[in-house]
Amino acid sequence: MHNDTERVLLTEQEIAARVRQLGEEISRDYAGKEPLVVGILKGAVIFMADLVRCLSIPVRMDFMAVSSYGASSQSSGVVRILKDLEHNIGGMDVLLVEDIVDTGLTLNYLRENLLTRGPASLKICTLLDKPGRRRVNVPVDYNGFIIPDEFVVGYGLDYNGRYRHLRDIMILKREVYTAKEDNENCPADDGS
Ligand SMILES: O=P(O)(O)OC[C@H]1O[C@H](OP(=O)(O)OP(=O)(O)O)[C@H](O)[C@@H]1O
Ligand SMILES: Oc1ncnc2cn[nH]c12
Ligand SMILES: [Mg+2]
Repeated sequence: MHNDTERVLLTEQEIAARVRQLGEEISRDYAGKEPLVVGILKGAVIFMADLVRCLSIPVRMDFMAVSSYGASSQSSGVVRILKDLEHNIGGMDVLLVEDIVDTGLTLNYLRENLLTRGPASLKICTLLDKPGRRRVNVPVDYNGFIIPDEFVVGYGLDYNGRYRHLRDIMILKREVYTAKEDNENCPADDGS
């Protein structure tokens, strides 16, 4: 087990079983349609790759990049679009795919931004949901797992760009992110 992680929260087998269930549910709801599945880079990439291959309907795919965590374990509260969609989503059925909803700031910003573009429908699918940390409520239509207030990595989720490759979703040791962030937050030693 990675020595920066405390324990496994969800094994790859548990994740795969749930992703199949979500795929069946989404396929039923979108029967006869060809939605645009929008993955939110980078964290949702692995989940989206598995989810779309569990669907029994045709889909188009696009990606957006936004960032609010950067190298921290805390949302900055400021969401920035780093890469926008290539599709004009006017009149399209859009399914936003995320890896995790935590404070809700990212998805709330994205949902409001995309609704201004006139989609025929807009639904949200997230693999993980941390309700305990919500700062703004966002309607989630497909929810993989409700998880406790712990910082998790793996299956696309990162801390400071690391651990996305892990096959399980694991809880990161607090000392990994408190040590890094304390060092960064300590006042610069200007020798005065
Ligand atoms: O509900 P929130 O508090 O907004 O947190 C959720 C968002 O934060 C993470 O992305 P991040 O900004 O770290 O970028 P990444 O996907 O590239 O890791 C995660 O992938 C979600 O997109
Ligand atoms: O637990 C978590 N792991 C990785 N990224 C994020 C963002 N919000 N919450 C997270
Ligand atoms: Mg993300």
